[in-house]
Parts: sequence; structure tokens; C-alpha cells
Amino acid sequence: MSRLIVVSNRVAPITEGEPTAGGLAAGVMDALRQKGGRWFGWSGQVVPDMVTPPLPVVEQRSGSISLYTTDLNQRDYDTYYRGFANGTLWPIFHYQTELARFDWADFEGYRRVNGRFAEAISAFMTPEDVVWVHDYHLLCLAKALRQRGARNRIGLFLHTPFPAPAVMMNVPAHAELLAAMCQYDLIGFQTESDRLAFADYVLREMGGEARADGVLAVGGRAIRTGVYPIGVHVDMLRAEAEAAADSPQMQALRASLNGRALVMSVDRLDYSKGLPQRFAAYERFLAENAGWHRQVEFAQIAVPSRSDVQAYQEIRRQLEGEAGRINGRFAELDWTPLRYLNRSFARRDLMPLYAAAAVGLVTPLRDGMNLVAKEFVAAQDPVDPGVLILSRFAGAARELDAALLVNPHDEQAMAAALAQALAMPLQERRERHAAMMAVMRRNSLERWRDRFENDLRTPAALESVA
Ligand SMILES: O=P(O)(O)OC[C@H]1O[C@H](O[C@H]2O[C@H](CO)[C@@H](O)[C@H](O)[C@H]2O)[C@H](O)[C@@H](O)[C@@H]1O
Ligand SMILES: O=c1ccn([C@@H]2O[C@H](COP(=O)(O)OP(=O)(O)O)[C@@H](O)[C@H]2O)c(=O)[nH]1
Repeated sequence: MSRLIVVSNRVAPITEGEPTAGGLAAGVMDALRQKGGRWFGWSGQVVPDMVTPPLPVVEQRSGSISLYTTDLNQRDYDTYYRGFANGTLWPIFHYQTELARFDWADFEGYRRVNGRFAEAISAFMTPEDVVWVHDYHLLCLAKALRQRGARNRIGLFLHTPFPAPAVMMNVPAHAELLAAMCQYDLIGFQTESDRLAFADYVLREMGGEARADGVLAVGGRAIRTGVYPIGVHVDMLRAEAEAAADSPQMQALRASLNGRALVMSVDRLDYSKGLPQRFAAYERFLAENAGWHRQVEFAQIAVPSRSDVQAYQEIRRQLEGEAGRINGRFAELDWTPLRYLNRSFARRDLMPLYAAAAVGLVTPLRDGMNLVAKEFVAAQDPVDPGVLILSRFAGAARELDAALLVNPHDEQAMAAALAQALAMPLQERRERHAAMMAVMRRNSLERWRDRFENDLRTPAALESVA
């Protein structure tokens, strides 16, 4: 079988135990670990502009994975990563249009880095290789590879939501971007509504036609589209939770909780994760439920992310203020209702924390999937599971509909969901947990990888009829 090359902006640290920066790296790493493959991406290092491209590609091996990474110079980092990818596309794809800013110079940097990645990959790619590209940073990569003569099968999986055409069209470069996306052979989405939003653009704005099996015919090409919800290794996560249940970290936590119920949230510190709304809902819950004072603590782990993008600096300042204010309002000498931590944990150290929590509070305003929601469920003890409160705007809500689903803009409903979760009878907790585990076992990480890879290897016929 032809070899697989995986390409993403962010690659996982391949040293065991280091914190993973986000769900993409965690998911791809887990998916590659079993079958092996080659993975190309940014090293995470930025070098001064006087270091001129092409920048060297460094190869590292970890078991069956060969990791190829390259640095970015400052100008490319500023325009491509900080500018167009995270200053324009990220807010637009998460429906935060008022936070998006656009500059053609940033878009030029985005094109340039997609071109540089293509150049570097072309150096080791053979005509038989199959290329699996990940996420919004690399929408123009297939086009850049094809301009360099590649006729390989090239697929894109989008980890984020894809917005409705009217939202996408806020990006002045939307037509060029969508045309570039149509150079892929397969485009995978987390949910059917993301897929439909993309198809809607292609049909209405580009004169494309829908064919059978999610195939779109446009500009003489057949692009297959599909829904591939990313999963987690449920058994491995539960084993990690059990193995560390009595670690010194967990003993210290239990001692400090002193029998109080733990509500737990873990996110990158991102405005898409709905942290201010969540804090407000917790505050309202405390205001309305005096009986729970001293009986509950909320721990929010918020890992600093993209901290040189202005919108991220602003949300960080806002949350520091809110956390202080809420504790100031309710805390007692021997009770801190909200623990707010700006640090990251190795992923395996999060599992016993989830298992110790009575409630997982996962309430993004919009999220492609949200692996934390799935990890929280997987880590639970099935005999005495905690309750997941989940935003209906996370991709995960399509599968985990046995969670308590909430609208993160509805402070009152979120406060009520907290009260309901904390008081939920054991039998109901078990039933909801079992239902979510059954879906997660079906939609495993292996299935995500295998279905995408198989579909990518299977050409779509242009003549198929809808
Ligand atoms: O690479 P960063 O800029 O540090 O950001 C971290 C990652 O964030 C996003 O993750 C997404 O992928 C998850 C797995 O599919 C999904 O559960 C989540 O909803 C997404 O937000 C981003 O899409 C990645 O590219 C970043 O690497
Ligand atoms: O301190 C932390 C915080 C988060 N994560 C991991 O980062 C990923 C976050 O993925 P998610 O899909 O929830 O959101 P994203 O950050 O990708 O938007 C999950 O696997 C978490 O377990 C981690 O390893 N350490």
C-alpha cells in the first residue's frame, strides 16, 4: 500500500509526558502511533527574518513515526500563524466575526507558508504517496502541491467548524480560499452541519453540483466530502485515570477538597471556549444555591494559548478579573469556590482529575469537536460516574447527546444544569455515561483514521448521480 504523509501546522511533542498543545496534535499523535507514518509540520520555533528560507527540515524518529519539522521566520509566523490563520480564519470559523481582522499582507504570508510547506514536502514525497492535511492553516496546501506537479491523492480534515457561506464571505479572500480547497480530493468535517455549510458555498457561490455520496462536482473536479468525528482511546484513558487515582497529586487534591464536590473544566485559554459565560453561570449558581456553599469547588484549568494575538490577551485579562471578583464575593477563610489555573498538564495527569470530578463543565461557544468532553467521559468510573454538562455548539454534542446539553449563552439554564448535575441520582448518571461510552466506542479514534484514509485512497467518480 502507498505510504501516508500527514501534514499539520501543529505537531505533537514526541517526548512522552510533555503537555500536548491542543486536540489536533493529541488526536493525530494517537492515530499515528499504532500504524506509523510520516508527519510534517512546524517545529513551534520562530527564527529571526535574517535566516532566509528555505529553512532546514529536521527529521526525528519515535517508534514507527517519522517527524519532519521546520521553523518559521518571524515574518511568516506573524502573517501566516498569528495573522491570517489565528487573526482571521479562527474567529470566522468560530462565528466570532467581530474579533476577525483582515490584511492582504497576512493572506500573502499564508499563501507563502503554504507554498513553503509544499516545497519542503515535495522534496521527500513520491508520486504514490497519499497526503493527509489537517486544519485551517493549510487550506491552500493542495493547490501549492499541484502547482509543483503533484497528482497524488490529497485530503484535508478540518478540525474546526466550517461557517455558513454568509459568515465565510466576510473574509475578503474567500473566493480564492474556497477555490484552493477544491484542489483537495477529499475534505472531511467533524459534523454534518460543517459539511453542509461547505457544500452550500460550493453549490451557490461556485456553481458546483452535488453528486451521490457527498461528492461535489466543481470546475471539472470531483471532490468527496464526508463527516469523520474525531474520537479518543477510551480504554487507554480510563486505564490512565485508574493508574493515577492514588498518586501524590490526587491525594493532595482530595485532602484539599475535604469531601466537597469538584466541578472541572479544562480548555486552552481561547475566546471560543466560552469561559466568561461559564464563570457567570457558576456565579449565578452560587448566588441561587446557598445550600451548595462550602460543598462545591470549581477548578478551571485555562492553558495560555496564542498569547501574542490581541484577542487572547484581552480574554486573559477579563478572566483574571472575573475569577478574583467571584472569589471575592463568595469565598470564606476555609473555602475558595473557584480555582483558576493558567498552566498546562500532561494529558495523562488530567485523567485522574476528571475521574475525581462530580461534574465536567464543557461549554464552548463553538468548537469543532472538543476532545476534553470525550476524555472526561472516558476517564469516569462506570460504577460511580460524574456528569458531563456540554455546550450544544461543540461538535461533540452530536454524539454525546446523553450529556446535559446547554446553550452557553443561557446563564440561567447553565446554572440550573449545574444544580441538576450535582444532585443527579446514581442510576441516571450510570445510564447517561453508558450511552455516551457506547457512542464513543463506536466512533473510535481508529475508526476516524481508517475511514478517512480509506475514503482518501478511493477516487470519487465525477459521473456519479445524486
Ligand atoms: O496549534 P495551536 O494554535 O496552539 O492550537 C491548538 C489546536 O487548537 C484547535 O484544535 C481543534 O482540534 C481538536 C481535535 O480535532 C478539536 O476537538 C477542537 O474542537 C479544535 O478546536 C485547532 O483546530 C488546531 O489546529 C490547533 O493545533
Ligand atoms: O493542560 C492541558 C490541557 C489540555 N490538554 C489536551 O489538549 C486537548 C484539547 O483538545 P480539545 O479538542 O478539547 O480543544 P482544542 O484545544 O484542540 O481546541 C485535549 O486532548 C486535552 O487533554 C493537555 O494535554 N493538557
